[in-house]
Amino acid sequence: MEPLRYLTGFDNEHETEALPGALPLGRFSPQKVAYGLYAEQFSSTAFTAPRAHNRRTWLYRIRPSAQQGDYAAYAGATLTRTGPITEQTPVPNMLRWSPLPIPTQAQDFIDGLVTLAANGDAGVQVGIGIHLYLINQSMQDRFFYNADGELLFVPQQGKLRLHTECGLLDIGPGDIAVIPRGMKFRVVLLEASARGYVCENYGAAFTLPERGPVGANGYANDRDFQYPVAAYEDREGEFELVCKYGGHFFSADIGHSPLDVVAWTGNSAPYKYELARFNVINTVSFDHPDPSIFTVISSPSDTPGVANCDFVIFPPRWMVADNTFRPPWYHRNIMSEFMGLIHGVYDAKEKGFEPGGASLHNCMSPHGPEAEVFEKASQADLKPQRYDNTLAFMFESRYAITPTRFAMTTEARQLDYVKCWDKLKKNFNA
Ligand SMILES: O=C(O)Cc1cc(O)ccc1O
Ligand SMILES: [Fe+2]
Repeated sequence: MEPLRYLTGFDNEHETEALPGALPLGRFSPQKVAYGLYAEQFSSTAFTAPRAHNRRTWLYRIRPSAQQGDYAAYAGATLTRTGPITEQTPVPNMLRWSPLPIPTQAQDFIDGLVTLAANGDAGVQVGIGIHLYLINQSMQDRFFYNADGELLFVPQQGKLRLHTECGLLDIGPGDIAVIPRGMKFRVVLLEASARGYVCENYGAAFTLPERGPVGANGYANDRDFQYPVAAYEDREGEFELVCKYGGHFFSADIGHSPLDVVAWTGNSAPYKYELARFNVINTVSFDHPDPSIFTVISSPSDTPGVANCDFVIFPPRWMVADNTFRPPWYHRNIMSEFMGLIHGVYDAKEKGFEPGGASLHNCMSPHGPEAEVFEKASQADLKPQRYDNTLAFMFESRYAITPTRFAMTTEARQLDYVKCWDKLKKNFNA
């Protein structure tokens, strides 16, 4: 399969047309659009949001989005939840889950989204939902959009093609992709099945964090974010459009593919990023810096420096710190930390935290390396060491994260997780 072509540059004012001359020049809404297309503005921020934060895209499409049936309640997606989670009390316990298997019963992305936790309230555009997708079917004649937030995909197993209104993105383990709130898409499997994590961001759209004194380069570089070129479907039939709105799923009949955008211009569009391109910056002297140095993208809250959600990775890197306990320190954090593992082994947990698994350390819940890792790291010869075969990530949020009832009751939950710290010895020798 030919690799797809992409436009590059985070948050750029991109423009792309699948037919020559489809994109109006010099204005957005001419009296007649080329090829008999309809112009439609897709606004991802308030009209009056400051220029630096404003996101919108003009779509030139075969039919306007308004041409669809009425919504009725949708009966699938039985394990998807939306913040606030009320079916379960908040849980201060340290929690961990083994990987969930991909079921044998047929399920596509809409029905295969299992919510592990959420915080905030989608209705007031605060917080996140944390899901796993476990899928073995492509979406062919049905389409989805999420009015409750943008969707950050973190694939763990299996390649996917995201066919969106703006075009195609191919992603697999080691990549991430973000689809804006409200954008219609279908998820096509490029392998028999796929599993991954999704962070549903109810808050301000993910953006690149500041670099501060690091300067003009480093971390996630703007140029490495890839956007689709326009690619439209001109298909008619008895199709279904499903949406999640206010935490509920709805379905509407639609007589054509809504992925019928022939040209678009703007800065609100889906994008992908290869995590291997992250320029890792870390200490070359001593001590273990805060993991904020590994932030790829961040959804800010109204308080500067305090994120609605940071997406942080723990990628392959050199470790050179002198006279330092190199793994993460023991800590308690006002921010709540959900972690997943894409592949390999995470330095703080060599056992029990598996690819496809997850952990949750909520606001002020203590955690850190398991006993064996502490022993080893306290004795290690501190020569430069390459951390290979590792790719963990964290969704870190200022709001405490409530697990779903499913997350608390699934067999995949490791009820003995806290025992990983039992064998820490009393070494006090005053
Ligand atoms: O808890 C974790 O494993 C994530 C984490 C990693 C790190 O290097 C420092 C702090 C932190 O919360
Ligand atoms: Fe932590």
